[in-house]
Formats: sequence, C-alpha cells, structure tokens
Amino acid sequence: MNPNISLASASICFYGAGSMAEAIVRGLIHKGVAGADQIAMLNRSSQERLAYLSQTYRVSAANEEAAKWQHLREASIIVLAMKPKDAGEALSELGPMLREGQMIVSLIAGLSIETIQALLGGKIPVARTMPNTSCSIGRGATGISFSAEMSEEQKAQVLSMFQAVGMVSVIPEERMEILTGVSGSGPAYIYYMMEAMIEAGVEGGLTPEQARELTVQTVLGAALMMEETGENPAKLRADITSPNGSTQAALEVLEAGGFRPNVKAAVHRAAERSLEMGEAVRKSLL
Ligand SMILES: NC(=O)C1=CN([C@@H]2O[C@H](COP(=O)(O)OP(=O)(O)OC[C@H]3O[C@@H](n4cnc5c(N)ncnc54)[C@H](O)[C@@H]3O)[C@@H](O)[C@H]2O)C=CC1
Ligand SMILES: O=C(O)[C@@H]1CCC=N1
Repeated sequence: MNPNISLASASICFYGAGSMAEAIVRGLIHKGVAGADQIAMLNRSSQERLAYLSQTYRVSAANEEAAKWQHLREASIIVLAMKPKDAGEALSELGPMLREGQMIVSLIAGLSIETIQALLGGKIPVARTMPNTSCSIGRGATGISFSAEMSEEQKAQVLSMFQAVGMVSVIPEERMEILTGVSGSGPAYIYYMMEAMIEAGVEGGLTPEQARELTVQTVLGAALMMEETGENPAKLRADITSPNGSTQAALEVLEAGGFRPNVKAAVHRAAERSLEMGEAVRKSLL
C-alpha cells in the first residue's frame, strides 16, 4: 500500500459540515493535499454556516436537495460527518443512490462498519475513522479501520487524507472505542486541565494573558518532551519532582483527589459511551 498516493483524482463530499468536517477540510486545504475544487460540504443547518464555509475555504457548500444529491453522486469519497443520531436516516437515504467505485469514510463515533453497511443496504467499501479536532492544524491523531471491501488504492487514499492532517494509527475495529476515549475525546480532557491551570494562575495574581501563555507553553513543552526524548512520562514527571518539593506537594493533592483513576475512568466511559451511541443507531435498524 502506498500512503503517498495523492488525492488529486478524488472528489470528496463531506456529508455533515460541523466542527470535525471543518477541521479536516481546513487541514487538507492548508496542506495542499486536496484543492477546494475537489471538496463539497453538505449541511442542513443555516445558510450562514454554508456561506462561511464557501467563503473561508472556497469549497462548494450546499443544503438544497438537488445540489446535495448531485454532490453525493459525483463524489468518489463520501465522508459521513453528522452526529450518530442523524446517521440512520441519512444512510438509509444514501444507500440506493450509491454507484460503483464510491467509498464511505465515517467519522461517526461508535457506528460500526457492519451497521453502516446494513444501513446503506450493501457491502460498500467503508473506512471507519476516529480523528480529533487537532486535524485542523495538521496535528490530529486518527484511528482507522478498513472494511474487507476496500481496495488497496482506496486504503491509500484514506491514509493520504488523514496523514495530511496528522498521525494515523490503523487498528482492528474492536479497538476503535478505546481509541475514541484516548485520542478522539482526549483533547477535551487536556483543555479541561488547562482551563483549571489558567483559573488557578489568575487566582494567584497572574494576568489572564500570562496564565494562558504559560499554560499553553507548559502543555506544548511537555508533549514535545515526550515526543523528542521518547521517554516514559513517569520518568519525565520524576525529573520535575524534587523530594518534598512543590511538585510533590501538588501531585499529592491530585492523588488524594483520585486523579489517575478518574482520568482512566473517563477514558473508559468515553469508550463505553461510543458503544452506546453506535448501539442506539443499530437498534433503529431492527
Ligand atoms: N468533534 C470532535 O472532536 C469529533 C467528532 N467526531 C464525530 O464527527 C461527527 C460530527 O461531529 P461534530 O462535527 O462535532 O458535530 P457537529 O454537530 O458540529 O456537526 C454535524 C453537522 O452535521 C449536520 N447534519 C446532520 N445531519 C445531516 C444531514 N442529513 N444532511 C446534512 N447535514 C447534516 C448538522 O447540521 C451539523 O451541522 C460525529 O459523528 C462525531 O462522533 C469524531 C471525532 C472527533
Ligand atoms: O464527543 C463525541 O461524541 C465526539 C467523538 C469524539 C469526540 N467527539
């Protein structure tokens, strides 16, 4: 499989144009991996959102029925980017309209390849993915599982698409939920921690700007330290923690509050919630 196969010949239609679709489109366009003329975005929400997308990224953005079906028929790659609750109806409508050679790339949390194919009414090639919003700056982390029907060329196109916007991990589908808990939802946990650090800094007298800048650089520096040194995070943490010093005192507070088990429980709960969301869509089939 050649991950460098370009998307030059692809036409990509984002079915649902919310924050995740926009993050990927922004990344694809900024990296020059796909041109605006290759991308269509469909959204059933306001004209304002469509106008914003077409003005900002120069892509085709539509919500009228005729334009929608034209874009969906013409696309070689259809990216499912609606919420799980909206997927059942959209996929049941889409199935009969699909033609030979098209593939589905799903971003939808929890929705299995089997359920997607059952809703579409056929063994269509499907790549189930779980990206995160950092794709918008080319720093995403995306998990991908392929259905048996995907050709090597189609797999390479999907890899190109997501490698253009960050790192990619190809995983067995049964690991997709836990990956969602780690990296799909993960940025939100880090932002939550950053919010708390900034608040504490301001409470202690830093200006909001200083607290923000120091927190951002701290998180960035810590992530890059792990990446560049290849060290275990426990070792890097130990390097900061002087015996009986301020870091040890802080970590004791986190430990007393159940920080580690809480973070682990949060990751597992996100995974479980993904399964629940997928199951709710699957049940709507019965
Ligand atoms: N936001 C995130 O960090 C991530 C989201 N995802 C997945 O991506 C999907 C989208 O999430 P967001 O972008 O956050 O949601 P969002 O709510 O921002 O966007 C979804 C958009 O789809 C539109 N939509 C729904 N049904 C439609 C239809 N039939 N036709 C046209 N447009 C339709 C809605 O109007 C909405 O604007 C979800 O399934 C989620 O599980 C995956 C990874 C990360
Ligand atoms: O919260 C959600 O359901 C989606 C999936 C991962 C990130 N956002």
